[in-house]
Amino acid sequence: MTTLDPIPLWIDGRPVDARSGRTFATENPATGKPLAAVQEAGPEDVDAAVAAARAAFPAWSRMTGTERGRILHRAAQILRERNDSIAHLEVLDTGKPVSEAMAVDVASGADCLEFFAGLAPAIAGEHIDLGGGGGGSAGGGAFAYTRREPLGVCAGIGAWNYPIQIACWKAAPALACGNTMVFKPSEMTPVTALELAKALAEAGAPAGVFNIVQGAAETGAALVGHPDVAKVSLTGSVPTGKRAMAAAAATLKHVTMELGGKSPLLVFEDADIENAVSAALNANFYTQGEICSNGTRVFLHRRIRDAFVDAMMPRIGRMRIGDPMDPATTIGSLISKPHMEKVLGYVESGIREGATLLCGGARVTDGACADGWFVAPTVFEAPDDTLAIAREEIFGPVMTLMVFDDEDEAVARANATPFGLAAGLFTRDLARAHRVAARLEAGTVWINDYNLTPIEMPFGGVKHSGLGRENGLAAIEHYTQRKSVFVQLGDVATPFT
Ligand SMILES: NC(=O)C1=CN([C@@H]2O[C@H](COP(=O)(O)OP(=O)(O)OC[C@H]3O[C@@H](n4cnc5c(N)ncnc54)[C@H](O)[C@@H]3O)[C@@H](O)[C@H]2O)C=CC1
Repeated sequence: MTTLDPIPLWIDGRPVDARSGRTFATENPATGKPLAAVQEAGPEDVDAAVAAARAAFPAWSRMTGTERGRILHRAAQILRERNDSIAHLEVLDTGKPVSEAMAVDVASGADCLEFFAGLAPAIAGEHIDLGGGGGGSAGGGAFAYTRREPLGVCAGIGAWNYPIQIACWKAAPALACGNTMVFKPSEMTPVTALELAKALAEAGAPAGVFNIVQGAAETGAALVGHPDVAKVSLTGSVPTGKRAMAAAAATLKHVTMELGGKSPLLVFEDADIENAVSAALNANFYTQGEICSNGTRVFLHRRIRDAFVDAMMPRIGRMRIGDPMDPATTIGSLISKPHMEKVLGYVESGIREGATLLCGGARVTDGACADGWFVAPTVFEAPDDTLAIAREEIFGPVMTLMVFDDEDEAVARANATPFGLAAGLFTRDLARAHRVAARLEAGTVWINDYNLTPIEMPFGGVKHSGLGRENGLAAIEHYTQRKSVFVQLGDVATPFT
């Protein structure tokens, strides 16, 4: 049994114990055993972290973008050098397969730091000519310019599925823009944010620029309600996002909300079936289905339904569910027992409401899975879109197939949801691909692929899946505010002679 050293808070450039005197335990979901004791931040700890971030803000925000970028770049390098050890910690904390964590989680975080490190020196305002001038010294004229200024202390609040990636996706743009941050990881996965804090400190980030408080909803709420926090960026479920946004309104904070989804994947009759199957598998079983943008509603054109299912089932049969630390494992453990029970509850409801179970549908307890929260990759075929498994976010390895007959019907059914995080479509018809992409109500649409989130591309939801965007140039909009400076070169015009 692996246990880790106690997890401290990180405030003002160093690890500290919580003033609250409280700790909580985090578990290794693959074994059901305790992994580490974690210091739990109370209101006084949140105050201390926000105060440290506030004290660090003036000097950090006055640095040039080039100077800030250099530090972020070094932090990215440090994360890459420690890829394997951080990936192992991530596997212990999340239960995801080590092959994924080694290839994606840390690298995506480092990519993000590099992207915003490069962008930092280019964050600039604009010059606006307001005419006039040219008439000698009395002719005057005016112009304006805008300054892109940081917001101040930003709060980052993370979900448990991609802990280090989420920490980086929030810290990198915030810090590049000259803000400072207090980050709260999910209470389910408190381990790896500390690795980002250490990397930033070693890279030269001054004390207080990036701080970590640990804890659950209460700690998150203390951050969201804090009068000295200017912005909240939260990744989590829709109900939590709504609560946090309502609380942030009391002090009129900026918000970015990256919330849940029930995204559609449309496979048209002219699709490349093998690639469509690959995408559907990625869109439902990567990270054992615990991905916000997953394409869990797979709409198949009636003519290719059989070919799709025939191509997919053997590939599901070859998936390896087991010890997440085994490089051959492709399906790891769900995050917790209650979450596994929730996923299995949806499986029961699917059967009860009349869906056909094509595979999976049960907990796995063989061999290395005995003490963890493993669920077999599950595929349902649903007779219509009214079933709970076709409407609600399950956040586990459960795919629901549905059949459609024409494009208008497919688009209407795809859009018939309060969520709008993502969507995908497979077709060889170029005109249809772009027509349908334009009609889908989603923050991201993948054509002939699924779930790729390169840092260069803005990511975020529409409708109840959130607001604001992470990544890409778009993120700069959400971590800066414009100041307009008007400059008069001539006399002041006034009726008050
Ligand atoms: N759109 C996106 O980018 C992503 C969205 N998600 C969504 O996250 C959810 C799964 O993650 P969970 O950690 O279970 O979500 P959650 O909503 O339970 O918690 C998210 C975070 O918010 C904190 N929190 C809870 N109540 C709070 C409050 N009142 N004020 C402030 N903070 C509070 C939690 O401690 C946690 O750190 C899914 O719905 C998933 O779709 C997950 C990953 C990416």
